[in-house]
Parts: sequence; C-alpha cells; structure tokens
Amino acid sequence: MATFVDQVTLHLKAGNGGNGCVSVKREKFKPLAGPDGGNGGHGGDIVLVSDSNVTTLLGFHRNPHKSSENGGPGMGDHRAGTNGELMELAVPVGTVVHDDEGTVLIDMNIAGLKYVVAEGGIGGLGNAALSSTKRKAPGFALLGTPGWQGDVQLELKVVADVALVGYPSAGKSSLVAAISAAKPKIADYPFTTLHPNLGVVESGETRFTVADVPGLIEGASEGKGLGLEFLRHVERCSALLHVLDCATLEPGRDPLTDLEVIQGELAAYPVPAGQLPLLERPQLIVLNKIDVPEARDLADFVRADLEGRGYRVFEISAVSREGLRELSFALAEVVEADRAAKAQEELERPRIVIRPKAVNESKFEVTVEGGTYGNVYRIRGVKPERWVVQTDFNNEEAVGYLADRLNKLGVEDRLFKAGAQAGSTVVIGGAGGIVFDWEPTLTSTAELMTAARGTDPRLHQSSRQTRNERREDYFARMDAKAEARAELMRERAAGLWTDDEGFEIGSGTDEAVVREGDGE
Ligand SMILES: Nc1nc2c(ncn2[C@@H]2O[C@H](COP(=O)(O)OP(=O)(O)OP(=O)(O)O)[C@@H](O)[C@H]2O)c(=O)[nH]1
Ligand SMILES: [Mg+2]
Repeated sequence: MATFVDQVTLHLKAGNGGNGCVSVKREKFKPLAGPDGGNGGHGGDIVLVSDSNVTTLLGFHRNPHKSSENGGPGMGDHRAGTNGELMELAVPVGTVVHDDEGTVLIDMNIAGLKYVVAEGGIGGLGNAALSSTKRKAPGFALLGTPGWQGDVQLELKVVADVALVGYPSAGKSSLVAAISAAKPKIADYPFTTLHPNLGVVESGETRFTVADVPGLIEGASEGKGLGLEFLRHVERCSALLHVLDCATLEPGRDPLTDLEVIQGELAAYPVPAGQLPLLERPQLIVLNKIDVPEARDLADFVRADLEGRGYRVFEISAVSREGLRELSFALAEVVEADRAAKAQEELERPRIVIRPKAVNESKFEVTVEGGTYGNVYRIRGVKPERWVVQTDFNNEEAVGYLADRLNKLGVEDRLFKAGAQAGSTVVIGGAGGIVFDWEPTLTSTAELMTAARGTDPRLHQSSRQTRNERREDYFARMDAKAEARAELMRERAAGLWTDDEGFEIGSGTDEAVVREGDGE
C-alpha cells in the first residue's frame, strides 16, 4: 500500500520555558527595595490542525523536523519573558497520529480539529512571584521546563479527492497513469491492482488526487474480491468516477449493467457515521476505450441513456488520451465545489481543540527498588518531576524551596511510609532522574518518628501498650479509685475526713472517673 498510505515520522521539539529571573529592585535611597525578577515565558506548543485544503503529508517528508519557539527569560523590574510562538502544522483531514510505540493519539477525522501534539515548556517563576510573607526576598527563581521532545507518526489513509470505481480491467489504473504522474501497474487480467494507487492531477489552478483501487465485482460488499478492502480507503473522497469498459467481450456485460452492479455494491457499503453515503456524493461517468471502434459505437449508443439519468458523461481513451483534458477539467470543477462547501462548513463549525489527556497531576508513586547499597526509593509523578527540573541545584535556597514543595505534596510522608529513613537513597523521576540522600525536613511527620540511623522505629513498638494492656490498666486504676473512695467514706463517717481543697467528696466523684475513661 506503498503509495496510498502516506506515512511520515515527525521529530518534534516544543519550545522550552524561559527561566525566571532573580533580581532586587534598587532605588536611590533604598538599595534593597524588594524582589522584582520577572517570570520566564512559556515555550510554544506544536499543534496539529486538520485542514481540508491540505491533501498530502508530502511537505513533512521533506521537512520532518519541527521545533517551536522557546519562551524568553524573565527580567528585572517585573518584566516577564515573551511566550514562545505556537506552531501550527496543517495536516490533511484523515490523518491518524501515533506515538512512537504505535498507540493512536488521535484520528483527525474532521476538519478544524486542533491537537496539541508537543507541549511547550513552562516558564519559571521569577523571585518576585516566589516571595511570600515567610520568604520576603527569595534569592532564587525557578528554571523553565523543557518543551516536549520526541517522535510521532502521521499516517494518512485517504487523501483521494476522486475515487475511480469500476470492474476489473475497465482501465482505472490506465486512466490514473494517463492523467497523473503516477505509474501504477497495468495488465489485462482481473485484480491487477492489489493495492490502491494514488495520482496527483493538476488541472489549471487545481491540484487534486485520484485513487485507483482494485476493481469491484458483483458481491464485493459481501467480501468478494478485493473491492471491500478498497472501499474503506475511499470513504472520504469527494466524488466518484465510474470507469465503464466499452470494449469488454465478456458475456452479460455492457456499460449500463456494469454501472448498476457497481452502484449496487456501493449502496451496500456502510460508511462511518457523520459521512455521506457513497452514492450521495457527486458521480461522474467515463466510457473508456473508445480508441477501439466498436467501443466508440457502444459509447455513443449508451451516452444519451446515462445523461438522461442525470450523469455527466465523458467518452475517453486512456490509451490514445482522447477526452482526457475535458475530463480533468470537469473533475477539478467538482473537487473545487466540494472544497468550497467544506471550507464553508468549517467556518461555521467551531474549532475543536484537543489536548493530550490530562494526567492527574497531583498523583505520585513511591516504589522501592533493591540496590547494591540498600533500597532505593523512587518517586514518579508529574509534579515532583517537574519541580526537580525547575530547580537550580547550585542554589541552596532553591533546593530548600523544592524540599518544601515536595513536603507539602506529601512526598515525605509517603517516603516514610514506604520505609525510607534519614540517609536513604531517593530518586525523583525515571532513568536520568535526580538522586539524593534523604534528609526529612522538620515539619514532616517522618521527622517526629524518625529514629537513629539503622533502626526502624516501627519495629520497636514494645513501649506502646496493646489494647488489652490498656484495659487492664484502666480496671486497675478503677479498683484503686474505688478503694480510695471507700476508704475516704469510711474516714468521713468516722469524722476523720478533711479535704485540703475544700471539695465535698460524694457520688459526684464517679463522674470524674467516667470522664477519664472517655479518653481510652
Ligand atoms: N484499447 C484500450 N485499452 C485500454 C484502455 N485503458 C486500459 N486498457 C487496457 O485494459 C487493460 C486493463 O487496464 P487496467 O488499467 O489495468 O485496468 P484496471 O481497471 O486498473 O484493472 P484492475 O486493477 O484489475 O481493476 C490493460 O490491458 C490496458 O492496456 C483504453 O483506453 N483503450
Ligand atoms: Mg488497476
């Protein structure tokens, strides 16, 4: 399917985000008048746009490397860096986008779809934006993150404006060869054409594509021959061109019967939702092989009949090239009209923008991997990984800020739960992620429970009571109190009792006991 399925691998590099700026405002009598470093600009996205005026991926074959603009760096005096310009790449309607593992990212099956295929990097915050009541003049700024970089595959299954349909050996391949520069295989046995061929026709100002496909036979819609396979490929054509063989010697065949059989097959073909049934599209008819005298007679004979049914009819010969000019002009006209109609439709339809599916950004995973020097705790997650990229590790304040952010997200707690201790090896990110020795910050719960290096506090829980032990304690206390109370009562009855604090001891003391028990 070499010529029909157009495939190209794009090497994309979206713009990087600009770095934030560290700057302190200086005034004449106020040398340190607060931070004023501006934010870096965002890198430009690379966006695919399905456009019905584009018919091939040819342009990308010649130029598969695409990169969008970087964001500018932030500057002093609160000046933000410029955002990188977005790059739009127009692709034909029907382009299917795959990632480099072959997973379909999107099928750009209608005009006007926009798909962010490579996201630009995020601009880093400047120190002005990072200042808070706690951190009045940050001595650091965030770095811009790199834009998405990688390969995607574009695959175009259908680019035919005009689909040539007809019986085997009607002369479809010959016709494509005659009106375009395509050089399909031509032979006079059935099903010569095993794969669809595509030819580009230039007629006046108009450039359009014609698809030559394996011949149809009766029963094609039920799977006979190669026809059905082909029909899948012309689902999106704007017009059908029936190629009728006027020189066939096969019994039971003549142009009118052939047309009816082919139309019967086309009618039975289920087009996908949202697309016009094949037979409701413009249909033109060529009566081929009129270089053969009997064929010309037959063509003259059936022409009126076909025109009477409302078709535009062209008598041609793919061999002698008779009638080809008029045919090309007529096809160009039909294609132009269809494009104009589609363009109008596009104008009326709001553009649809599809972003790559949003991952849950605040989620992250901690996994434990065994290593030569003990366990390695790996953190994977959009946010932690981005924050690392944004951090200038030469700047201690910036590293401290990273630790704060990770802590706030709950990374420390999770590390602790996974069994990490002070000094454990922690990696943020996949291969090439940053590696560091973990030092829990003071505010994390981890710190509260952290024990000396080499011990695990959770293994030493003997000092904590079990439920049963606490219950025994409780009853023991109860008994002691009851005993003490009984003793006091005895003493009071004996007139011996004096209370230091002046409280009357009576049944009310029970309350205190109950309240104490609540906490258990
Ligand atoms: N005399 C004459 N022969 C033609 C003409 N067009 C095609 N042929 C012959 O018809 C035979 C079949 O032509 P193809 O172009 O392969 O026909 P096809 O419709 O592509 O056939 P399939 O691919 O099998 O469906 C070949 O031998 C061609 O030389 C024509 O205008 N005049
Ligand atoms: Mg052919």
